[in-house]
Amino acid sequence: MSQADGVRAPGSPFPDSLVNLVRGHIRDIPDFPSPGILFRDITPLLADGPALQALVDGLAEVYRGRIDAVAGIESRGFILAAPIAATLGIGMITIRKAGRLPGPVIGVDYSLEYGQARIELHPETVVTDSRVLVVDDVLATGGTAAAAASLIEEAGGEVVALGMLLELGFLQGRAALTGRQVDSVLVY
Ligand SMILES: O=P(O)(O)OC[C@H]1O[C@H](OP(=O)(O)OP(=O)(O)O)[C@H](O)[C@@H]1O
Ligand SMILES: Nc1ncnc2[nH]cnc12
Repeated sequence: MSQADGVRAPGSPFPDSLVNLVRGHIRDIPDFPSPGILFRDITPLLADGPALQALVDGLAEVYRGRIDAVAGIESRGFILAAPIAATLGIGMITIRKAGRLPGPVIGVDYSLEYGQARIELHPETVVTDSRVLVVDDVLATGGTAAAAASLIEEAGGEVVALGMLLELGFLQGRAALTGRQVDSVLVY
């Protein structure tokens, strides 16, 4: 195994079985969505039913009893956040890209590995002082996760951890998340 395959993230709370499961189902796509980007594709993991079930169950168990809600970031974060929340019998907070949520929202602008973005949420979906896990598929520069965490806090929630499937360590996303609990399954 090499770093190119992804390695267990230091301090990861996830079992080896989950680390190996994820590692075995990621597809690397060079030059997507633009030249020079090595895209880590999670669709093979999602398309494998037993793997998907083990993934959702494994992620949920790590946080059982420690969180009151799961926040998912559009769009790949939704794929994980909703089933984790449902498995734990708690709610999912929907964090969407700009202009997609109706009615009053709070939002924040940030930078991506390959562009600019803005995310928004309905502040009333965050219960005051509730313990929230923010979930996404990839931690790259950390801009998205930092923006999501700040939105949850602005709405009155407490961010317990940021749960990430993959971390692109060379982009140093953790630097944007200093002082926060970052749990990644695999780091590249
Ligand atoms: O750490 P960062 O540099 O902020 O990048 C990570 C974000 O980039 C990807 O989302 P993307 O905006 O590509 O949207 P998608 O989920 O709709 O594909 C990924 O799903 C994360 O949300
Ligand atoms: N290199 C990458 N692969 C997959 N998703 C990403 N999101 C941001 N950078 C990414």
